[in-house]
Amino acid sequence: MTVHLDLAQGLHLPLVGSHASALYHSHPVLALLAGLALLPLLATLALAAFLVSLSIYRMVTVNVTRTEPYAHLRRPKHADNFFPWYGDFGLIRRLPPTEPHLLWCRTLESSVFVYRGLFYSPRLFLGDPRAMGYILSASNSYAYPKPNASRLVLQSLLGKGVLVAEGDVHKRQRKILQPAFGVSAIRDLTPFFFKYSEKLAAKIGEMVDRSTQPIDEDKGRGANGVDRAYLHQSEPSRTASRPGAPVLDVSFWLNQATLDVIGDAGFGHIFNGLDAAYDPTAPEGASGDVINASFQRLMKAMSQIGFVRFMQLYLSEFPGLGWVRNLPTKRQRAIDGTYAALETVSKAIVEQKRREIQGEMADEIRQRGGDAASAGPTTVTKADFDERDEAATTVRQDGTTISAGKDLLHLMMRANMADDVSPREKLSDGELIGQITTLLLAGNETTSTQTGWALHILGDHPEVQAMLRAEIRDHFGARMERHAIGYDELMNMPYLDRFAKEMMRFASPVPSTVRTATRADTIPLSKPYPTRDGRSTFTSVPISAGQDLIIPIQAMNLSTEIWGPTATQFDPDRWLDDRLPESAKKSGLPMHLMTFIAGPRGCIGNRFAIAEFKALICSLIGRFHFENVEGWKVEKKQAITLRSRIEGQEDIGPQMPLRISRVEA
Ligand code: HEM
Repeated sequence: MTVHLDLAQGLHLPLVGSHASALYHSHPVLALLAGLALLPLLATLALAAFLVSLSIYRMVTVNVTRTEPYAHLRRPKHADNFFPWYGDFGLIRRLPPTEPHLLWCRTLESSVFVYRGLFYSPRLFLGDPRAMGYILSASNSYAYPKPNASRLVLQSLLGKGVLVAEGDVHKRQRKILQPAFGVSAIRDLTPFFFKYSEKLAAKIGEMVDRSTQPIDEDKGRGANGVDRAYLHQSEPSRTASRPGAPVLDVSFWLNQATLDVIGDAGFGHIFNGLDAAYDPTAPEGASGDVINASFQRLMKAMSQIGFVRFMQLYLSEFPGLGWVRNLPTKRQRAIDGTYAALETVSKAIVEQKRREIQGEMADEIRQRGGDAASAGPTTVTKADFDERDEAATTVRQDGTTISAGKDLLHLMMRANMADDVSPREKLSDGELIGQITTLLLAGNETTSTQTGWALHILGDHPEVQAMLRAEIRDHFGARMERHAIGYDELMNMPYLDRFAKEMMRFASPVPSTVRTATRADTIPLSKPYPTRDGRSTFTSVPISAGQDLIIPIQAMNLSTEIWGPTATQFDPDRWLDDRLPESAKKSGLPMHLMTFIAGPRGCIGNRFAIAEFKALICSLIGRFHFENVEGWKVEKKQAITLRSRIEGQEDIGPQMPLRISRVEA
């Protein structure tokens, strides 16, 4: 071995050197090209050396000199067992999302600590309500934006919508969007939620019934009594199915339903996702819409962050390396092409809405006897639009009658086009298109994932399912004769409300998010936390500009400090007034939860999400029993949201297969 090394050092290098010099003298151009070809290799080696040195430097400042600003914070023991450049990612990758943080909270006996990210970078965990209230508050949230890299990646996929805007641009966009998400707008949207939750129930009902029907003799009945698979039903699910109780991937069907809702209620676009034929051998249904197909491709690209992409994102965070993020890789070219297709259709939707609203404005002016030639009023203000809504109703393309122009985009564009909005406040077409793609992402995957987890939890808790069903049937009729109820009634079903809140607490579809400090600051804490050596405590945490912070949504929702010793158990009755812990009441968080975070960057669609979730639960639980398949373990898997998969069926990918049967009338 030594000889080999000596050879390498003593012989090979000089040899290479002498060859190189000979090459330079005889063929200078060739030598230059060879040098250029070596550049990427040298650059990679230099970068690797830099990152390893950085990790070692960080290790020394935490453990030896203790000069790192977080050296006094508690930190998990595991950190030292991993290579410094891998930080605590080993445990984070092995355990389900949020589990490592909860484990560290328990073992460190503190909700404020620091663990290690890639290349030993400090990852601050502040599971403290006051710290979160401070960072997310109206006065501070713009000083703690999303990290640049994640913002720019989201922007390349979703355009310039409110989710990626920051500072004044965000304030301006949010102001235009806000009225579309107010209580009265969501009240008007409730019929849309029921339209699709009922359509979903009808679809599931057809599949359940078909599994009991006499089968096609030519095809023969399978051993389990079910002849053919359903769309998106895996082979293990088909095998586990029984007549009258098929095992169906509810996540697929819920996704179709929430996509239909956001298309229709969001921007008046009919996706027909639920019209997909459930028979996989049938010709493709109407769901192959351009927006839908492009959006699904973007989703896939977003959830597939491989090593190369990960390194691209990581490196692009360093000063001067932002361009690395946009290298024209095959993946990036595919994303750009898909986004362009989505943009073209979205542009057409915006144009169509603009014409509709211009028509409304011209109508309004005519009705008031004003036009360019007369001296009457020629402007339409936001208040004029509101007045028009009081009376007007519209019959839509699909036959439903609703208040005029109530989809979210219509409301946003009215707020944007009203004559009393200053041109500086208005959204550009690019920004309006960005809202369409943003709503598609934020309004679809989140609620469908939340509902999928809810049905799974109900499978584990048949007693909760029975109580919920009793309350639902009380409101919808013993045989579910009513197909919809109004917003106020939906919001005033006490057990459904407790169940919804407990679900949002217990399994949030967005388990965490990240912010970056843009200035040096001191973050206050609600109580003293123990230092690393246990000899003293601290009541605030210093932060330097550029430092990333985890917003630990799920970990705080399950914190024993806030929710007491039963925090990690599912119990809707914890929301009964006399049982709600004081620590939760005092947290100052909206609904006492982190689920939608808080402040100016909190989820704008929270009312929409809750009403849609409740409508889905009513239509489904009112009619069907949901059970988990015996022996199958559902695992949490972090994708864009917290998805599920079955242990041992990883190759099938994300799914939530549940056994579904009709409730006896
Ligand atoms: C259970 C369902 C939902 C959950 C748990 C949820 C959660 C969240 C969270 C945690 C954020 C903040 C993300 C961050 O800043 O890092 C957010 C932002 C947002 N959500 Fe939701 N969301 C849900 C449903 C919806 C729905 C149905 C819509 C629209 C119809 C929506 C629209 C938005 C938008 C536009 C933002 C960006 C707000 C801004 O930055 O100003 N969300 N959501």
